[in-house]
Amino acid sequence: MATVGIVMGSTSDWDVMKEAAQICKDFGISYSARALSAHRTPVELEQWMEEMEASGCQAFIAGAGAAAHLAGVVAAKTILPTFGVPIPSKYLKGLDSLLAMVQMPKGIPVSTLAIGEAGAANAGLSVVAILALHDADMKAKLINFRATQAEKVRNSVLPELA
Ligand SMILES: Nc1c(C(=O)O)ncn1[C@@H]1O[C@H](COP(=O)(O)O)[C@@H](O)[C@H]1O
Repeated sequence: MATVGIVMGSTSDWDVMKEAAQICKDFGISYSARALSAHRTPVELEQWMEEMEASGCQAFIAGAGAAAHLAGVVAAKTILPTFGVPIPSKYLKGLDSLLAMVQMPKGIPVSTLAIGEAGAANAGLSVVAILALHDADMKAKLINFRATQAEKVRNSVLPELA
């Protein structure tokens, strides 16, 4: 059983999407990560989603590049919260991915994050925030994460001018 389903259109997306997996790992949230495509493997995508839902998955994170329909298709097949991560693409640098993902028709939301690694990490943190609503331990971990992050900024020092 995995709490979060992380899916990406290709193994080439893993370098970005591993940031979402890392957040899950850091917060002790079980996840299952797969490369499956709405375009190239539509049947397997559906099967995997059914297995995930049957085993208690609570949210999906979908990353895809270019004609990034994957997240929209995932959102269409589930009522679980679905987060989209636009992957930087070769020619249009991920603007294509972002627009394909964010411009969903009313009624089937993909909560779309920023292009690239920050978006993937923030997708993970969005799932953490949802789980923290009903899990005091998770809430404490998230508060601690924010405090540690703030402390790093407070202690950061800018370089002197030459
Ligand atoms: N956008 C999609 C989908 C989909 O939306 O179903 N499937 C693969 N892809 C994307 O194609 C890009 C290039 O893939 P390859 O590197 O495998 O050629 C990847 O960023 C992937 O997410």
